Amino acid sequence: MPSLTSPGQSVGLEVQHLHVQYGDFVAVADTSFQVLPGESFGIVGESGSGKSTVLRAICGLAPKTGTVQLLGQAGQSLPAPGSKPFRRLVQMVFQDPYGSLHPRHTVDRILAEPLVIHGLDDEQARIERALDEVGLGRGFRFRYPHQLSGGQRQRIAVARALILEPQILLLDEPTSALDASVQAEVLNLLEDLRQRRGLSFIMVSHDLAVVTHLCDRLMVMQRGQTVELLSSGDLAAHRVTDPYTQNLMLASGGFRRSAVG
Ligand SMILES: Nc1ncnc2c1ncn2[C@@H]1O[C@H](COP(=O)(O)OP(=O)(O)OP(=O)(O)O)[C@@H](O)[C@H]1O
Repeated sequence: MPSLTSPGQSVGLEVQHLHVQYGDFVAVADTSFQVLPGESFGIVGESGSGKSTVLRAICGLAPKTGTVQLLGQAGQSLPAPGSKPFRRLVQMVFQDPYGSLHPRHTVDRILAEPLVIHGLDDEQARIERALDEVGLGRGFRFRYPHQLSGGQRQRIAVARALILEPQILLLDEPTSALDASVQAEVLNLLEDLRQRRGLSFIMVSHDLAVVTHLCDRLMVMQRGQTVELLSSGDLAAHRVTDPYTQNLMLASGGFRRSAVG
């Protein structure tokens, strides 16, 4: 199967003047940011601030105006947003692994489905490789979601995204439904995969410790607006200027980077 991009060629993303509106309600207002190839970018903010809507708009699941564009190396040809190759290159992992996996489908069928949609061959080898990559192994192939723990289910959700060989993962609160110890395991797996595959991440979380652990930079959102763009180093050193971000830090229990380390 041909790869969409050459190995080692990470892909980033640029969002410009993104605006999402439902009736009179503005969920995301004039939001712009760049995620460099191979970078891990976080979006934080209180509940309802528009974080998930940004991810949904990027992958075409929310009505938007503004532009979304992939960023690559000079001369690299990249698919247009909304096209089928774009939908393969940019994969989303949702918060609730139980809700996002079909309860009556085996892991094998869950992982085969995206391969069929995108017309990829070599199904068995790809499924086994994806299971190995998320640390589960082939023994999990014919199990059902209810036979898995929360952490194992989230690993299947990650495998389902990875099986299409994406370059960008959109992670919507990927560990918030998990116990603290399992949360750390899944975050470490994600970070390991990012480094090995040269992936770019956009991760939404209300947990500043989690975002700072995994992300290089982050955007703080409030009521659909961007409050500030920061590096994780700024956040860890409490170099934040906006009172809203300072309050988020307090709400995160004083914010301990070690909480997920
Ligand atoms: N399809 C929709 N129709 C109407 N309003 C919507 C729709 N989707 C989202 N919203 C509203 O947009 C706002 C932002 O929602 P969003 O899910 O992006 O917030 P969030 O920051 O991700 O919150 P949470 O952390 O609780 O998931 C919310 O007020 C939500 O009710």
